[in-house]
Order: sequence, then structure tokens, then C-alpha cells
Amino acid sequence: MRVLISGAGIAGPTLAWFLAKTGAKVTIVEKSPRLLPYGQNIDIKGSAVTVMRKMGLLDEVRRLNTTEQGTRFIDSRGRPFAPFPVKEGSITSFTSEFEILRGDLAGILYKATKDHQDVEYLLGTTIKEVISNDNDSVKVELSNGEVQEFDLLVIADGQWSKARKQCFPSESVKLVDKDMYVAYWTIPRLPSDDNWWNVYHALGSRVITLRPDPHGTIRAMFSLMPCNATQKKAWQEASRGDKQTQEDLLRREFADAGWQAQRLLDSMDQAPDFYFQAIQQIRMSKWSSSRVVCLGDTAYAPTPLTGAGTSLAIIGAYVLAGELSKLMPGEHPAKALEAYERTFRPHVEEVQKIPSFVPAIAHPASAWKRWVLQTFLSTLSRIVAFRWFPGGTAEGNDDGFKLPLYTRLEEKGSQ
Ligand SMILES: Cc1cc2nc3c(=O)[nH]c(=O)nc-3n(C[C@H](O)[C@H](O)[C@H](O)COP(=O)(O)OP(=O)(O)OC[C@H]3O[C@@H](n4cnc5c(N)ncnc54)[C@H](O)[C@@H]3O)c2cc1C
Repeated sequence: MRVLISGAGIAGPTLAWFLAKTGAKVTIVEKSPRLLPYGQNIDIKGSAVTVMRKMGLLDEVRRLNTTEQGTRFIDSRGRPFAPFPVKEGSITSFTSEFEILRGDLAGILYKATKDHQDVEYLLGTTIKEVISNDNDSVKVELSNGEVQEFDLLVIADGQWSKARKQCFPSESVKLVDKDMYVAYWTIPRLPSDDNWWNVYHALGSRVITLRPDPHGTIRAMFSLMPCNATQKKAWQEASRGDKQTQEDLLRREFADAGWQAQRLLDSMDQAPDFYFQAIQQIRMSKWSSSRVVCLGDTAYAPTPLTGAGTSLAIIGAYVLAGELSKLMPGEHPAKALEAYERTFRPHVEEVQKIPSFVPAIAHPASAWKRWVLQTFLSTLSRIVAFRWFPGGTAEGNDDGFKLPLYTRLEEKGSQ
């Protein structure tokens, strides 16, 4: 089977790894001329840990652990309280056992696939046009001018996919706005920085966080929920605007936020990786059309609020590869694409259900709401500090999805 994958983020290379195991010939086009080392902390949990274990990559994931010792909160005077330290073999913290930066995970997956004889990466290349998608093949024109035919096209180029737009009608793709905005970037580490994920709730529905990374720098994040229609309009426009517009808005909105806001604002224009995002989910009425299928954020971005985008991308890639591995040689992939969706969609829909009050609770607007949240966190941190508190491991953590077993993906020796 000849497969074209668009996007070398998390989902694309994971799928390539499993497809190569079954003897498929894989080409991956990636817009960026080099693998994007960017992105902040992502969680690998539940069945996704099992998939990474099957790939033999868990030791690499552990080696690039961000070194975060736990999560704690910062009060209005800048003093830490309510610590949730990571405990080995137990989930009692917002910091996960497999804490890794998105860019580092993308690098691990790229390294694990780039030298495979059946996997070809075309960096700095995109799909210019999907010329046809019919019973016999899917034909595409690439940005390098080549026209090629494949048995299957997998679109895994993220939430704002252009290829998805070409292959699926706009009414089949729903964008669900969560009314929340984030900006993050990397800043130099100071001697006073520590290895905690420090979370500060400013008033006015603003949050600032600082986290360590394994590269000697600090990852900064601002997040905000607009309090009124005027503010919402400004943030919506900035999310579609250029970097200067976004930085100007952050300077205006976070100048009086307190704690380390000024340090972060001063470092913003020097950052190599400034990233501003409106928090939105993607929901598609159907993930495939004949020989084209969507995977990962392209099909079902759940938002960082769920902490599950990367795990869904990894598990989705495994299920898609597994269903494709059951086809007879030369068989049309439609049956496998439907089985992938039937198997995985119920879990995706469950994960995408975010109670509407969650973002608002995490972004207290007034002093009394912040007091309620801080009192709750303080109490919770004391409860989980007890030895008897049931934790569970990241892998043992029941994500509600029973990972299917695919015989051909279990075979040894082809990687
Ligand atoms: C730069 C970046 C930073 C991120 N930071 C975070 C973060 O801090 N926290 C978090 O929870 N999630 C972050 N994410 C999202 C997170 O990676 C995904 O939610 C999740 O891992 C699912 O992965 P994915 O492979 O489906 O999509 P992605 O990881 O988004 O990968 C998509 C890939 O497709 C490439 N691409 C885009 N357009 C095209 C095109 N036209 N043709 C070919 N390739 C294309 C992109 O460069 C990227 O490599 C980030 C994504 C990116 C791209």
C-alpha cells in the first residue's frame, strides 16, 4: 500500500512507524523545512503510554522528561502554596509521570522513522492540490510540482488543515470555540527559577504559568477568558492578526496582572517560538471520504483543556494502522477507514466533552472566586499528601478506551 501522510507532527510519524511495520510504503510531506522543535508540555497517558511502549520509545520519552517536580500555585503576594508533587508510580499531581515538550516528542518520533527504508520525508513540501480521489487511487500535486498517485491519503497536518478543506465540505467540519485564548513562549532561566509548574491566578480571568524544561530555559504561558463582548472581539481579532497585534494586546491586558507578568512581557519579542492560539475544538461529521482520511488534531482536536490531544493523536494513529493492516493486498481502504472511526469515535467524543464551567473555574474573574478556588486547591493538596490517597500510574490510568490488539502490528523484526 502506498500512503501519503500530510504533517510530521505527532500523529503523522506515529502512523508511519506502524504502517512501515506492515510493509506499506509511506511518504510524509511537512510544511516546515525542518522539524518544528516548538510547543510546550503535553501529556501522554492511558492507552497512549501502551502504544509508546509497543514502539519501544518510552525510555526516550523518560530521558527527555521536563524535570518538573510537580505543580503548585502562587498567591496574590507571589508566595507558593498548595503543592502537588509528582510521586513515582502514582498520579497525584497535575504534572504527569510522562511530562515532555511537544517538540521533543515530535523529534523522538521523527528519529524513530526517518531512516526506515519504506518511509520518505519531504520537508518544506505541502499538498498543492488533491486532483482526484476515486475508486482506484488518490492523485495529488505537491508544492514541488510533482504529481503522484497513492492508495491512501492521511491528513494529519493539524487543526487548521488546508488539505482537509479541499477534501471535505465545510459543513462537515465544526469548529467549537471555547472562549479562551493562550499565548506561550520560551524565556531565559534565572537563578531564582525553580523546577515547579508555578500557576498564578491574576484577577480578571487571567492566568500566568511558568514551567521548567530539560533545555535550561523556562516555558511561559498567559491564558485569558474574555469578560465582556468588547474584550472578546479584541482577542478574536488578535488570534487572526499578526505577531505585533498579539503582543500589543498582551501588553495592554497583562500589564497590571502582577507576579512575574512584567518579566514575561519584556521577554516576548525576543522569543523564538511565540505562539498565540484561540482554544477551539474540531468536530467532523465523518473522518474519511473514499481514499482520504483525517487523523489527530485535523479530525478531532480536543483543546489543551483536556490534556488529551497528543494521546488521541497517538492512539488514533495506532488504531488506523491496525485496521489498515487487516486489509487484503489491493483491497480498497474504505472498510478499514470506517472501522477506525467506529472503533475510536466514541472515545474521542467522550474526551471532547468539556463541562462548560471548567474554563471559567480555572480563570477566576473576581477576588472572591479566586479565594474559593485557592481554598479548594489548598484543601485538595493536603488530602492528596496522605499516603493512602489512591493514585494510579499514567499507563494504568483508565482512559476508558480498550486498545485493540492487531496481530500484524505485534510482529517483531520489521522495525
Ligand atoms: C508548533 C506547535 C506547537 C504546539 N504546542 C502545543 C502545546 O504547547 N501544548 C499542546 O497541548 N499542544 C500543542 N500543539 C498541538 C499538539 O501538538 C497537538 O494537539 C497534538 O499533539 C496532535 O498532534 P497532530 O500530529 O495531530 O498535530 P500537530 O502536532 O499540530 O502537527 C501537525 C503538523 O503538520 C504540519 N503542517 C501544517 N500545515 C501543513 C501543510 N499544509 N502541509 C504539510 N504539513 C503541514 C505542522 O507543521 C505540524 O508539524 C502544538 C502544535 C504545533 C504544530
